[in-house]
Parts: sequence; structure tokens; C-alpha cells
Amino acid sequence: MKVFTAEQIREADAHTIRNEPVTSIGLMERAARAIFQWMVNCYDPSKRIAVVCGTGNNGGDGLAVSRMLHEHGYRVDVYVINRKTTGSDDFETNLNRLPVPWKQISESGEIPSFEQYGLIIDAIFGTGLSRAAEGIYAESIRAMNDSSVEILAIDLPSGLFPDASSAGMKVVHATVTLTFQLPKLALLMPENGRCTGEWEVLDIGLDQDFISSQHSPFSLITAGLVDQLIPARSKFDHKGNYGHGIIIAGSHGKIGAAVLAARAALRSGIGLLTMYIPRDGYPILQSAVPEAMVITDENEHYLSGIPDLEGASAVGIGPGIGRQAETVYTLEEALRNSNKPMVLDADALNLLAEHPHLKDLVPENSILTPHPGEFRRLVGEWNNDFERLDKQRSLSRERKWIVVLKGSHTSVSFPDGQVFFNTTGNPGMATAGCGDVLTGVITSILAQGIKPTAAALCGVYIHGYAGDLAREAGSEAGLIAGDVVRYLPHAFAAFE
Ligand SMILES: NC(=O)C1=CN([C@@H]2O[C@H](COP(=O)(O)OP(=O)(O)OC[C@H]3O[C@@H](n4cnc5c(N)ncnc54)[C@H](OP(=O)(O)O)[C@@H]3O)[C@@H](O)[C@H]2O)[C@@H](O)CC1
Ligand SMILES: Nc1ncnc2c1ncn2[C@@H]1O[C@H](COP(=O)(O)OP(=O)(O)O)[C@@H](O)[C@H]1O
Ligand SMILES: [K+]
Repeated sequence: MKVFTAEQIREADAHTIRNEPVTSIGLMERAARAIFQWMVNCYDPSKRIAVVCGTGNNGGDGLAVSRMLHEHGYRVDVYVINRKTTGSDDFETNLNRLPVPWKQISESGEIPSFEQYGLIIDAIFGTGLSRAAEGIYAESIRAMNDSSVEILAIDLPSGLFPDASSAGMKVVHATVTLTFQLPKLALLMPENGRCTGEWEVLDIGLDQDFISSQHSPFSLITAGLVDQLIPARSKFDHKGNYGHGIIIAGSHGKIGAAVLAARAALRSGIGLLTMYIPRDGYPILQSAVPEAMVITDENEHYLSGIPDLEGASAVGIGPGIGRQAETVYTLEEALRNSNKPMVLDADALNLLAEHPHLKDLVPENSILTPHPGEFRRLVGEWNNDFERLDKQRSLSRERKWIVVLKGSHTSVSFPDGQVFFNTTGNPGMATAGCGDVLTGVITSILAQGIKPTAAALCGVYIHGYAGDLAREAGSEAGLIAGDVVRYLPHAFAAFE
């Protein structure tokens, strides 16, 4: 699924009106109906609802939803902010159709006390926001946020720019955002997490041919995409068909990282796995993961040498390796000896940041999986998440790396400038070791001969999906990295 800019959404809107038997007001009716139907499934008519509208088309949506709710027995109070002159045509049409009285919120008047309501519908601004909300708009937003009443935002939380940073601006803190047709970039940015709440995309039937014909550098990773990328196994396959991966991991006190990466790789379909670890991890790894072969470094506590990488179909390096001076040699030699894309994670990335000359040795199309802290060490500071996204795309372009920037909606950037945002995963995964599991999953898929771009997308999606299944079976707070490994087979089952 593509992510469109506000401008592209407007074009899709106009194109649909020109080419299909639907008018502008008809499209608004469709959009409002989609919101209404979603609400009927979630809220019964006992909730008293405040609908706060601007005077553009987002406000028009709010008015149409108010009408539908009223006709179905919901108690709605409609507020319009600052209707000094007439609003947009479709807003005015829906104001005339409104079967209940409405109240004005004006600069000189009082702001209603929202605490009396069970739900607030936010229809002040959508994609047409042209500047920061100020004056009575900002005050209304503040009162809505302060009320601690649930807020449902139509299309976007009011005050949020769809395609640029809104840092420092007054924005509605929605509990849920129902956005039309396609997600907007702002919904994917961590800095907006407090404003968007959970969000969902509602189909309003904009022209699919037009949407397909439009280029966007941004897309979501969906189950449908992953399904196309993961090949099926065939009856006469043997373990040689599924690759031989080598994972270089672990140091004293962090052998667990190697165990997690190994288990994850084996649970992701790899044919053969060799782990290269420091000597004192040998008994731990052999007993915790008997399916893996183990080669040990000469050093007891940390890595200082390098295994023979000849014959490996993929190499992953980084989980738990630490930053000992000797381990720089391990990384450097691994980079020099690998003639194909690798997976680099954790301290391998920190060492790259500390020894920038090593960056030139990283093979093209390698997959780097930094969390935001590791990413900062690689590229420096950013002022907001849109700038962070620019830095991620530049790094991918300049170095020809696939960068997997981890977090909620992990973003995967390719050397051609494309960025894919993940749709699986949950805050339960913000716990030690989940990143090591991801390295195991991606190295395993890469070792099986799948292209690096596809391995990164499939790995990120399935890892998050396994985390979601683990949450379903338990809880977010109780989730540990081992649970993600445990649910990998169930996650893969969806694609067999
Ligand atoms: N496209 C689709 O698929 C469909 C779109 N639909 C809906 O239309 C929405 C987009 O509608 P839209 O273009 O009328 O813009 P909207 O968000 O209502 O805001 C514009 C108004 O706000 C004003 N304004 C802006 N910033 C301001 C500020 N800081 N402070 C004060 N005023 C400010 C601006 O005034 P101006 O900037 O001209 O002064 C103008 O009056 C979209 O989000 C969706 O909900 C659906 O109905 C059907 C399908
Ligand atoms: N709030 C969240 N929502 C979705 N996924 C998350 C969230 N927090 C963390 N994750 C995922 O969990 C993993 C954590 O990785 P990382 O921070 O490297 O952990 P570690 O270094 O301890 O192994 C990443 O894949 C990340 O995308
Ligand atoms: K809104």
C-alpha cells in the first residue's frame, strides 16, 4: 500500500470526481458513511458525543457524520469553530442538511466543557491544514486534550501537517485516527505517536487505476507484499537448498544475544547455521541451540579473529559482540572477506561509527539494522523525524545500503530512494534481545537465496508479526525476546 502526500490525495479525489459517477458532495457522503459505520461497530448510542468542526471539508465530514449518528439515535452536540464567513461548498451543504442545532465556538465566546461527553469527534482540520493552529483553534484543541475524553480524529488529528513535521505545534491528541483511503506520512512518525493514537485506513473508493499510476517513494509493508516475496518450499528440497548462514555474535555476558539470533535463524527456515562466538560461550550455545554448528574464537571472552566465510550464503554480524579493540579486527576481516551483502547489527554498527573508514568495506546492498541510538551514531543528530527520514534515505542512496531503522513502524530504505514502513510489531517488543532476533530472522532469509531487499522486508514484517502473536497469547508487559522466537513458526504459517 502506497503512502501519498496531501497533494496526491487531493489529485486522487479530483480524478475520482472527474472520472466516476460521483460528485464532490457524494464523495464526502461516502467518507462520512465509512466513519459512521466504523463507529457503529465500536460505540453504542449511550455515549454522548461532541463533534467539533472547522469550516473546510474536514468540518463537512464532521457534519455529515453528525447527521448519520443523530439519525441512528446517537446524542450529538455539534460545534463549529469560527464560522465568520461561509465555509467550503460541501461544508455549507452539510450544514444545511444538519437535522440538529449547532453551536459556534468563537474568539469572544466560551469553550464548551468537553468533560461532559463520552466521546469527541475531531473534524477541525484534515489534510488542508495550511499553518499552525493558533487562537481559538489552539484553545479548543487544548480543551479537547485536557478533557481526557476519548477523541476520534477524522482523517488526521487536527493541527498535524500530513507531510511535514508539526513539532512544537498545538495538535489534537487522538485516541484513534480514521484516515481516508491511504495512510499519510505523519501517521508513521514516532514524534506524532501521541497525537495519532491507533490509526486505521478507511476505503472510500478513490480511483484505484489513478492510485496505481502515481509514484510515491513511500509504502507500507503488508501481508500481501510479503506473500509475494516469500518462495514456497518444494517436495524434493533438501537442506542444501536453504542456504548456510554464519552469524558472528556474542561476548562475555552477552552470549544470550548469540543464542537468540541462532534460534531465530533456525526458526526462519535456514538449511544450515554456523555460529562464530568467543570460547566461553561454547557450552552454552551447544546446549541451548543443538541445531546450530559452533566455531569458537581463540579468545575466551570476546571476538578477535574471523571464521572462514567461504561457502556461507549469508553472514550476519553484531549481536552482543561488544566494542573491544580486537573485535574491530573481526569486523574488518568479515567485511573484507565477504563478497556478498551482509547483515550488520548492534555493536557492528557502533564500531562502524567509531571507525568510519570501515564503511567503505561494507558490501553494496548489505542490510544494516540500527535502532535510533545506533542510527544517530552513524549519521549525527536530527531535529525532527522527517529530517531523520531524509538522513536515512541519503545514507541508503550514498552508500547503497539497505537501512532498517527499527522502532514502531520500522522504516526500510533502499538505495533507489524507496522507503517501506512496517505495519506489524508492538510496544511489548521494546525489550532486550528483540533486535538480536531480527538479525537472526533476516540473516536466515538472506541465506536462503532471497534478494536483500525482499529479505529485509519479509524479515521485518514476520518478526513484528511473531511479536504480535506473542502479545495475543500473553501481554505486552510480559513479552520477552524468546517469545518472539517461539511465535516465528506461527508467523511463517500465514505464508505457507
Ligand atoms: N481528499 C479526499 O479524498 C477526501 C477528503 N475529504 C475531507 O476533506 C479534508 C480536506 O479538506 P480541505 O481541503 O477543505 O481542508 P481542511 O482540512 O478541512 O482545512 C481547510 C480549512 O481550514 C482552514 N485552515 C487551515 N489551516 C488553518 C489554521 N491553522 N487556522 C485556521 N484555519 C485554517 C482553511 O482556511 P484557509 O487556510 O483558507 O484560511 C480551510 O478553511 C480531508 O482531510 C478529509 O477530511 C472527504 O470529505 C472526502 C474525500
Ligand atoms: N513500540 C514498538 N513497536 C513495534 N516494534 C517495536 C517497538 N519497540 C521495539 N520494537 C522492535 O523490537 C526490536 C528492538 O530492537 P533493539 O532495540 O535493537 O533491541 P536489542 O538491541 O535489545 O535486541 C526492533 O525490531 C523494533 O522494531
Ligand atoms: K481532523
